[in-house]
Amino acid sequence: MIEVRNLTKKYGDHFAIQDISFSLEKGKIYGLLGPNGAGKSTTMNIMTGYIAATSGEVIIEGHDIFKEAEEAKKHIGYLPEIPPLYMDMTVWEYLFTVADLKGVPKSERKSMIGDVMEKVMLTNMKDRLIKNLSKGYKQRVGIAQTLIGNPDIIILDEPTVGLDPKQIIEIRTLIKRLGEDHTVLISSHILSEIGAVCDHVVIINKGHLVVSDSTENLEKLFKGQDILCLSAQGELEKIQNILREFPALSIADMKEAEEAETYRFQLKVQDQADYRKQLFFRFAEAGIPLLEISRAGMSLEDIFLEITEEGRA
Ligand SMILES: Nc1ncnc2c1ncn2[C@@H]1O[C@H](COP(=O)(O)OP(=O)(O)OP(=O)(O)O)[C@@H](O)[C@H]1O
Repeated sequence: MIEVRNLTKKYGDHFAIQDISFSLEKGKIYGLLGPNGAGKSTTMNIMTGYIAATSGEVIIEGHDIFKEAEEAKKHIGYLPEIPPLYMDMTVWEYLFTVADLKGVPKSERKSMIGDVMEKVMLTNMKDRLIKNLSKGYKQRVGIAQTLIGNPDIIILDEPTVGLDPKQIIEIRTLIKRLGEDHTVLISSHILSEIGAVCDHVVIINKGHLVVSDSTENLEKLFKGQDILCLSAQGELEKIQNILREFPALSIADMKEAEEAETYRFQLKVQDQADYRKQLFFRFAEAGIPLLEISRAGMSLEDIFLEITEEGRA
């Protein structure tokens, strides 16, 4: 349905994105995830024909977004990072203008706008000036304009940014509902957002694609990687030597605690075994008190940090 092939965008000598490929299938909700500056907006702006790529292709329902822009654009509704709203219009006037610009036949405009407002729960705001709406409602108007013309694919760039927690939940619920009738692509730099809403995650970092997989697979893939938190009081070298005796444990992080000679470790457990007892007895034998030892599974948040910080998949 949408194929992104070897997309590259260069600004001067700087690659905003490099050789990105992924595809979107019908009827799923996709999350484009990456830290600030990763290249999410650039990717979306190219996919929707707002800016040209340096090289690569975007094929939407068989149409190249650059070579057959008009045909390709009919299939997509796009909400850029900064919503293109006319603040001095009412909700109704604005959606009417969008319908006009998108070439919706006059006879269909009224009912289409009515349906869209119903879908995003804006009907009771229809005569309100956009500038007088709350941020959450403004965002709904932004989403409403993507739905005019009933495109198959809805692309939303950071749709919950700047909203309060209640508005975030409302917009997420709305996105889920849109996923029933449309293929949806949303971008975010917050993993929990994507985990809560999306079936599939595409992660980019520093302009490169790192992972494209189902949310479920990603969780499974990293499930084996348990984390063990351990605080020990003693000589650092001795503590590290003991930890080295356990080949399945690797040190992911180490911090010196405020208390003298106390070190807090985060250990990655490679084989899913529970090493707490063995560690307890081994440290006791060495006369090094353990002040804390606990297990924690890897959350999607940890996976994201690991992938984006270390560039590993
Ligand atoms: N018009 C431009 N001119 C020069 N560099 C640009 C331009 N637009 C984007 N970039 C650079 O390209 C890279 C990717 O930017 P992009 O806005 O796509 O990232 P992003 O993942 O959307 O980040 P954010 O969440 O902060 O919007 C960044 O290094 C950015 O500075």
